[in-house]
Amino acid sequence: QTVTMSWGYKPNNGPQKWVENFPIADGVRQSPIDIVPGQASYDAGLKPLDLKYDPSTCLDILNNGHSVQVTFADDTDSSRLTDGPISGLYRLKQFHFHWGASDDKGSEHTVAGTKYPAELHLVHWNTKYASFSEAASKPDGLAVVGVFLKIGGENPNLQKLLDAFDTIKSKGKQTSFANFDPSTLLPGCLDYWTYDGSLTTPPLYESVTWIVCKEPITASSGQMAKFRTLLFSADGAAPDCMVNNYRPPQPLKGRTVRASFK
Ligand SMILES: CC#CCOc1ccc(CNS(N)(=O)=O)cc1
Ligand SMILES: [Zn+2]
Repeated sequence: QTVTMSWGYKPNNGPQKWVENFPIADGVRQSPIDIVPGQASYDAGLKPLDLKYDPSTCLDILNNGHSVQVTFADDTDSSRLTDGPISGLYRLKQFHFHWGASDDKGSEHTVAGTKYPAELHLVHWNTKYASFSEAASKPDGLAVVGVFLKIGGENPNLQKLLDAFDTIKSKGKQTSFANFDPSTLLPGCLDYWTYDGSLTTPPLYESVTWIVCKEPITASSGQMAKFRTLLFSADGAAPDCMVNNYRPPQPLKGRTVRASFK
C-alpha cells in the first residue's frame, strides 16, 4: 500500500484488521452482537422508549466515507431520548446506516443469525456530559437506537433521504438537509432488546447502551439499490462502491441481553 490507509471494510483495512490500531476491538463489550431472542431476559422494569425529535434541528446530510449520515443541532434538548433502559436525557447527534452489496446481508446486529439488508443507527449522547465528544468515551455516554430494514414496499420517508444521494455520492460531500423528522423512520412498535456495547466503527469506544428495535421498517429493493450508488471514494479517485459497511457480530463475553417485551 502506497499511502497509509485509514480503516474501512476491505480485507486489508476491515473489521479483522481494526484491532491493530484500535486494541479495544477485542474488548469485553464490543458491538454488534447476534441477538438470540430465546436467550434474552424479559425485564418488566424496562420503560417504553420516549423519543421526541424536532425536525427543525436537522442540519445536513453527509457522505463521511464510511456511511451516509444526517447530523442534528444538539445545542438544545429538542431532539432527545429518555426512559427506555436509560436514566437521564440523551440528545440526538446523528443517524446513519449500514448495508450490504445485496439484499441478503448488511445489518450489523443479527437476530438468531438472521441478517437484514440494512440497519439504521440513531446516535444520542448523555447530557450529564458537556458534549458529544466528551460523552463518546464514557461507559454511559451514548445510546444508539438500532432499527432493521427489511425488503418490502417503497418507504416514502426513506425516499426523502435517497433523493439527496446524487449530491453526496462521494466521500466528503455534504449538503444542507432541513426539516427531516427521524421519527418517520421508526417502526410502529417500539419493543426493543438492550445490552451494553460499543461503537461498531473505530474508535470502537465501549460507551454505548444499545437499544435494538424488534420490528423492522421496510425499504424496497430499488431503494436498497440506491444506497449502493454511494461511494467510499472521494471525487476524482477510482470509484469504490459503498457497500458491506457493516461489522460482523462480536463475542457476547457473558453479557445479558434484556427484552422490553414478552
Ligand atoms: C469523539 C468521537 C467520536 C466518534 O463518534 C462516532 C459516533 C458514531 C459512530 C458510529 N458508530 S455506530 N455504528 O456504533 O453508531 C462512530 C464514531
Ligand atoms: Zn452505526
